[in-house]
Amino acid sequence: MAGRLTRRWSPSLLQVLRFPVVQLHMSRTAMRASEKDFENARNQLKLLTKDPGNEVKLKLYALYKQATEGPCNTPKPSMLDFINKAKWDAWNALGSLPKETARQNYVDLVSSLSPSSESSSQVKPAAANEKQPGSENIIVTSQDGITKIMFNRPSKKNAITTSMYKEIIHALKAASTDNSAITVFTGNGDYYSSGNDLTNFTDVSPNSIEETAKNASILLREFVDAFIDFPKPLVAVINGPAVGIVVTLLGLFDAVYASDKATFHTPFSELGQSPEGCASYTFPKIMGPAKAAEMLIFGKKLTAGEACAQGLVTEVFPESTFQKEVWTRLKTYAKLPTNSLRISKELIRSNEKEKLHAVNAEECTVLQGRWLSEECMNALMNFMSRKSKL
Ligand SMILES: CCCCCCCCCCC/C=C/C(=O)SCCNC(=O)CCNC(=O)[C@H](O)C(C)(C)COP(=O)(O)OP(=O)(O)OC[C@H]1O[C@@H](n2cnc3c(N)ncnc32)[C@H](O)[C@@H]1OP(=O)(O)O
Repeated sequence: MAGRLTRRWSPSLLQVLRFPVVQLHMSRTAMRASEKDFENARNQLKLLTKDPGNEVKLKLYALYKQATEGPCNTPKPSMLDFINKAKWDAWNALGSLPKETARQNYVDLVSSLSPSSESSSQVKPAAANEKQPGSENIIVTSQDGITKIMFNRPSKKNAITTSMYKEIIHALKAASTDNSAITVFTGNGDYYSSGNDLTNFTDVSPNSIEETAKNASILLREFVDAFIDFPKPLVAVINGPAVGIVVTLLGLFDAVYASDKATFHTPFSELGQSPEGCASYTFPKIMGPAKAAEMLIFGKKLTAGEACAQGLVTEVFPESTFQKEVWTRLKTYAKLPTNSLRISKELIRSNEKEKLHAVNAEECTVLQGRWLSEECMNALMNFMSRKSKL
């Protein structure tokens, strides 16, 4: 690939090396619901002609309370006070979900209920004045209590483009309030994902290098935040090799099932970059500092068996039975009581959330500097001009 990239990019190679960041046009606020959106959603709700059912009504109640009052702060009603107990449980299950996320989820949920909207298992269309990102590179489906988010660029080893980052943020927000019990990431084709699409680093205007690095850092932070805050069990079905950011994120997943043909590789130093996805914190906790350093600093590639021995992977399956065994198991898990699943996840993860957000912010700031560094530029040049691959 390196040779091919060099040939294709050679006219702009110098520019790429001087400006190794992509232009981003999305502002951080674009993904956040405003007070006005929230108010509109409340009004839209009153116009609904069809009863959305108790489960959805409870979700709406909980999100509304979380968005307006923050985490549940009232005494638990008695067991016999069924209605108020159900409402309290729904609100309490949102744990420390930030107010603005609750507001966004409320708006998304109401929008999914309006007659003109798509089903909650689809990536929702963008607002009329917002360019809708192409959705074929991420396929979102919902079935058997499982929302599946699939990387779908097999011809490019499922490398993640800028628009895919945005689509995934959107898909996670929708999945957090849909009817599914668990959410699963997987890849189409022979790779899980080859990580950040290296062509994200091209087409940068010379005048906007610092601003684009800043915007990239903001997008990355928002992307990783969406994983930190995701309230339901998050599972990765690793169907093949995984590289870069899709590996680091695994520390934020609740279960990771891998085919025995999967590998795990974080070549950040080779690329003149540094870890993201909170791996600088989660990996040493998961596998100990020495093994984490070998992966994150020296770029050692792990087999699925090694990653399992280090605690990054939950279980490895033979490729021949991988899909059947994993999906059978996940369908069984998805039948467990939804609120209980959420609450248990909340108990396991909530103490860490504040720390994870701080780590994410720090990693993004450091990466922003890396993208502007001579080392990153040189590493990119070396990578693109050498014949060998990772
Ligand atoms: C500043 C940008 C802002 C964006 C928004 C925020 C971004 C945040 C970024 C956070 C930091 C992330 C870090 C990472 O993820 S680091 C990891 C990056 N990934 C790589 O370095 C992998 C590069 N790819 C390879 O080494 C090989 O392709 C690979 C070993 C994966 C497979 O080799 P193989 O021989 O089996 O296949 P090919 O090389 O022929 O690949 C087939 C085609 O796929 C294209 N391809 C594959 N991976 C990538 C990639 N990561 N980016 C772009 N394109 C990729 C490859 O070019 C081939 O395409 P063609 O058939 O058209 O030549």
